[in-house]
Amino acid sequence: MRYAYLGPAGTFTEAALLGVEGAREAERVPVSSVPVALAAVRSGDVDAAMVPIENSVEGGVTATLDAIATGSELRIVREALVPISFVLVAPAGTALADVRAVSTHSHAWAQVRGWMDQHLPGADYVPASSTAAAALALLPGRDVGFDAAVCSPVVVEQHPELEVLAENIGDNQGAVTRFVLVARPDAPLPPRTGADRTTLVIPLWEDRAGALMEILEQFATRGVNLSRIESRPTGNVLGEYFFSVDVDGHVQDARVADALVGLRRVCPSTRFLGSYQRADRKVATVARHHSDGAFREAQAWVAGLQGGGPR
Ligand SMILES: O=C(O)C(=O)C[C@]1(C(=O)O)C=C[C@@H](O)C=C1
Repeated sequence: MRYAYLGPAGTFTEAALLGVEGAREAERVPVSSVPVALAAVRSGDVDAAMVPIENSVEGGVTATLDAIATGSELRIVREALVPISFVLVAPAGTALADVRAVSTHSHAWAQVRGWMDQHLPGADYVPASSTAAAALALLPGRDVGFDAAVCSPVVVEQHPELEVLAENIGDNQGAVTRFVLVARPDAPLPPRTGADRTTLVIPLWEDRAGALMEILEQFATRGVNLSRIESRPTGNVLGEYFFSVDVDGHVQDARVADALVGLRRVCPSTRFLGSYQRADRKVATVARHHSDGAFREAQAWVAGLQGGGPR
């Protein structure tokens, strides 16, 4: 197996990938961005890519939501949760008072803003393609326009030349990022476990009153809970949006399958991005009348009526 991930080594994305069994022994290809990682899957250069999809502070990772919603189809086959803890690093000998500019990934910056305002209020922010890319740019011999970087503590274990100026600088202790492993659409459907998630892309089919309500109704009437819904611009015309949605359940659950049938009628260009086990193993609560058995019994009853059999 060959896996792409947002590199270089030491990113949170790499930590998510290393949690996949077999990934330590597999070939891991660090790339410079989420779209590049997904393009490598589409071209067949790698078998799958690990990408961030949801961040506890910034919400949905728009680079991922947009790149999987458009272009040729992809499938999410697995998710991973990574606890996020940040350190501030700098070349050995740097004092906190010397820091004028700090680099990191934009999502990491969003998660340490409070700490920065308090401890380095005048510091400039220099965007980087990842947290590890920012830190490695500080290694001896490179000349960059910043003095410190925000990254994972793992980077310092791998590069003791860097010094930790401050630990645990995240504004939200307990921050978590959700990552997904994305493969091509012919990847086998992960088995149903009872603690599953399904990810969908639903273009707003018609711009009219009640269109969103009609979409949501498909889930509500089948007892399908939504765990995330975000609207994103399609990028084509101003005002044209799609919804990126996560629901509790697997496409092999009757209630989810029935909701998809309804959704496809209401919105024919709905895109299925995959059903996969939840990393937190949280089992969905399903009322009796939304269970597989209730759907089976009701469908058999209607089939009987259509066949003119006993009522
Ligand atoms: O830069 C990294 O280390 C990443 O893996 C990316 C990323 C993200 O996109 O949210 C992942 C987790 C952290 O929240 C910060 C950055």
